[in-house]
Amino acid sequence: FVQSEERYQKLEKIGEGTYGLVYKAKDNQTGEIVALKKIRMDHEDEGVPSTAIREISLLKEVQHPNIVPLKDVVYDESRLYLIFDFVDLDLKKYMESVPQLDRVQVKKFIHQMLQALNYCHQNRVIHRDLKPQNILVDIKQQNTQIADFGLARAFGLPLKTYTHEVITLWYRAPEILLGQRQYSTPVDIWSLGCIFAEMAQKRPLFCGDSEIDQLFKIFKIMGTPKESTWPGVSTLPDFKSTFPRWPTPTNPAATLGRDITNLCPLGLDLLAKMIVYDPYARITAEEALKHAYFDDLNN
Ligand SMILES: NS(=O)(=O)c1cc(-c2nc3ccccc3s2)cs1
Repeated sequence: FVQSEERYQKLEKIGEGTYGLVYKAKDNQTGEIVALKKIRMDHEDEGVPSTAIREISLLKEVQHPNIVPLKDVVYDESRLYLIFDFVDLDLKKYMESVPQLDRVQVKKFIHQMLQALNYCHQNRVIHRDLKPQNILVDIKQQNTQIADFGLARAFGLPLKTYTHEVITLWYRAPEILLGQRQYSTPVDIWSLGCIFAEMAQKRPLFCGDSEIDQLFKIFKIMGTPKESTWPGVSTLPDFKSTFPRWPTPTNPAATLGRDITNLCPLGLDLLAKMIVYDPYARITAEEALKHAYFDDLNN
């Protein structure tokens, strides 16, 4: 294949992703505009592990209208480049650019993202680091697409980006924060629940600035988890019996509703089923798509 340097002409830097810089680039072979993600491997000299290459190559098969197509994986001079379709902006910037997302838009976007999650989870692909920065918005089509599915499994989840930028913990599921290593698809539902609340309210649901602060921000609203609300929680590696004991809300939907006034009762009911401690009790993408909240979606 043509060397990545000649084939893709960088136009501008569009972001600093978890694994490396993201550029807007032009594919000199097709003339298309793409997003070029440079993946920095911590041991540059050792090259990219073949497991990562295989994992990533599998992701080229993942095709769904609400997932950013991975067009190409280019590996040269021990540098890995992921080439995606270009989409005009990410959800973080979109939310910053509008005074308020209207209720129909929030419903459409969440429905689209649940379809993407359902598709990936059925193919046993977990995102692990869902956040507004890796959800892209095509404004004209009013369509969202999730980027970076599966990268966390291939490259791991660092604490800092390669430029030592702090990785946001606001969307991280409690089982990951409590050190569970075999976490699974429910982690993405928790993240999407946090994004759902943020789209409705224009304010992050749990905005911690460290792992313990993130945990305690969740505990203050959802109560400190205990065996009766989350069987097995007390055996998780980072669970401490010395955690302060905040009370468990009797009606989580009402508790969440106190902060999220721009979500209808059905929306709050769905949100409360996504923000559930026990991963086994948390609603799945498949179940969420059947929730009455989506009944009046005309599509
Ligand atoms: N940060 S931003 O200005 O909203 C912006 C982000 C992007 C894109 N980021 C990604 C990430 C991954 C795949 C495609 C794109 S397209 C284009 S503009």
